[in-house]
Amino acid sequence: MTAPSNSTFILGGARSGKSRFAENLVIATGLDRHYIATGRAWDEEMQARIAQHKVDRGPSWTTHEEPLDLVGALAAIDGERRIVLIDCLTLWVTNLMMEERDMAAEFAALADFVARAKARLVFVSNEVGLGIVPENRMARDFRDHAGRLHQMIAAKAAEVYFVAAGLPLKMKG
Ligand SMILES: Nc1nc2c(ncn2[C@@H]2O[C@H](COP(=O)(O)OP(=O)(O)OP(=O)(O)O)[C@@H](O)[C@H]2O)c(=O)[nH]1
Repeated sequence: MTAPSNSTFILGGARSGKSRFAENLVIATGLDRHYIATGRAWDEEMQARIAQHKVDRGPSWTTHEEPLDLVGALAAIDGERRIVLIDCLTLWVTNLMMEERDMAAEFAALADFVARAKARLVFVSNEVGLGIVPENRMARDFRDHAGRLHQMIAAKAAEVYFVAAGLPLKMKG
């Protein structure tokens, strides 16, 4: 296993409070803050939700929207005194699957970037592996991809948290 980078990984369920926890952690560092959103607004409710997220974050954040080329987006803003919140990995996995990308190659490129990033990175993701085995093949593949990526990012991270019911549990670091 490679040495931990200066990245943080925050995992949790839907509406667990993981994004708020991640944002507060970023703000507390006092570093120049960037937000990479991997989510796409696929309906009006999601558009309104995203607009509200932007208002809640406020003007002190620089927002980047990148559903596929996460490593490219990270490389474009990498630098000392910066912190980047990536929200979230499972949406990135979904987008890659929809485009039939080579998942192993995409994950390896991200792991490679994490190991050499100058900026501090804070990854947020949904833990989707705690339920029963899904009946459909695509959902099973999604669960497997997400689980593999999570293990990879957790192995590289200096700190890992699991958030449930608004409460963070530190698992590493
Ligand atoms: N495109 C885009 N998406 C955003 C932006 N801000 C937030 N999002 C997306 O909104 C998602 C989080 O929204 P929610 O569904 O409200 O939160 P949640 O992750 O279920 O809930 P928590 O666990 O409480 O954080 C993130 O995964 C982002 O991808 C933005 O500025 N642009």
